[in-house]
Amino acid sequence: MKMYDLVIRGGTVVTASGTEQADLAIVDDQIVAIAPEVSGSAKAVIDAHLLHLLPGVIDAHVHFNEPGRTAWEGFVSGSRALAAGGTTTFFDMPLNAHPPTLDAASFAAKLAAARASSYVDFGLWGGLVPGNLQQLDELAACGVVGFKAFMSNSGIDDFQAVDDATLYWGMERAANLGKIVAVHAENDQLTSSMAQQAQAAGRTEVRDYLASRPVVAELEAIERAILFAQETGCALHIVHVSSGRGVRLVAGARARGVDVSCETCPHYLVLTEEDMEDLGALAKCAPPLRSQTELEALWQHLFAGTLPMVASDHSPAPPHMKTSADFFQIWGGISGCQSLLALLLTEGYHQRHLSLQTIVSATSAYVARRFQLPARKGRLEVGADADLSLVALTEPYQLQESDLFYQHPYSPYLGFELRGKIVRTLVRGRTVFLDGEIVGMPAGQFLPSFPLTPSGQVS
Ligand SMILES: NC(=O)N[C@H]1NC(=O)NC1=O
Ligand SMILES: [Zn+2]
Ligand SMILES: [Zn+2]
Repeated sequence: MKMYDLVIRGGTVVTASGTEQADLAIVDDQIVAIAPEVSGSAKAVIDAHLLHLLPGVIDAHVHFNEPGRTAWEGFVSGSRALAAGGTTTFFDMPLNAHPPTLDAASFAAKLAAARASSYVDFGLWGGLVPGNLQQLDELAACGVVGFKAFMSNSGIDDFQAVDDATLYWGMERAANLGKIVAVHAENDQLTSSMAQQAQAAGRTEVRDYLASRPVVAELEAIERAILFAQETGCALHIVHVSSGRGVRLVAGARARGVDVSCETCPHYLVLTEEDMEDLGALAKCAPPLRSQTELEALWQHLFAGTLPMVASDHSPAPPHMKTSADFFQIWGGISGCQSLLALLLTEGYHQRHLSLQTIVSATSAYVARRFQLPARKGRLEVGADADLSLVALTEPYQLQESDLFYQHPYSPYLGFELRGKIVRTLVRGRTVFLDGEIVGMPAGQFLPSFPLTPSGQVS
């Protein structure tokens, strides 16, 4: 008779291809059976009859600030928040920690901190900035996901925006290394000049900030990055696209054969510029929140499959940086990684009838493929890692400050009526979150990324 470590009985198993009611059996780290009825004995059983089993979210875009700025957020608080939100793997960005991840030494410091403290598995982005082209090879050898560059001011002095030559040369090198380049795409000239002009005239309200970062700044930077990627043969990922037209540029280039993808974030799907006016600092981000029209366009692209990925861009800061009479001075970044899946279930599945398959693809299956994670990640299948969340899909609740695991428990979504409660999260078969509490000790593993193909091309 088979002996399992854990059998999760009777849940609705959701994969990128469909849903079925099934038992799911786990031995060690792995899923070893998914079937209508799994027989055999189990050391532990979970009754999941009223629950959905979703693949753990892979959040490709968070800023956890450790080492160096752990008071903003660290791997303990950040990964706890992820676990509570149904996320089992994250990729940490190379900036907002100090030192930023720009060479092998800073990579080693970040890796040590994450290994010591993360409750969930993780990959690490390296940075591309003026002056570190010579370090891209050593970062690739460390196993970074890829190289992240800012085309506009990052808001942090130790991570400079790329000039065009650095971006172009960086992409040439990345293409050789089989690495993807991710860009924050906003035209720096436009956004900086508009911000300076507004501030010089004493126009420092939310509306003035919004006006200083128009959609055209995003569109121009996306076009330029795509052109460079096409020319260099580099794989390109545009982070946090905020506009329908931005997604259309990416989808059009992909249709022409350019190896380019993009993500949006929950805040661009559920909040508008009016919300930024109402919520103030909590909702400040860059690119900024947009109109209802853009928000609707993003949803349409999600439905159509032309917007393949959603990531949180969780970018926290301490309270004193979220307070100023001058809105331009306030830290730009939204704390949202804990709410990513719940918002997609609430606003996507329940409100708009977006399929669970699309949600699962955008938050795990596609992410794993695009960033070439090992085949055991991003799938609820036999042989895959048992990374999953158990969700009470219809259970309504109101998001409270006391629910948040962030270092600084603020969120633009407090008071939101959510549906789709994450009841339990497992990472490689171990429960890390259960009924509102974190369980166990940090045991997250690093997922090094080494390209399978020199081009890094993924379908
Ligand atoms: N530095 C940093 O995290 N910036 C992020 N915050 C934000 O709102 N957009 C970003 O790129
Ligand atoms: Zn950004
Ligand atoms: Zn970011």
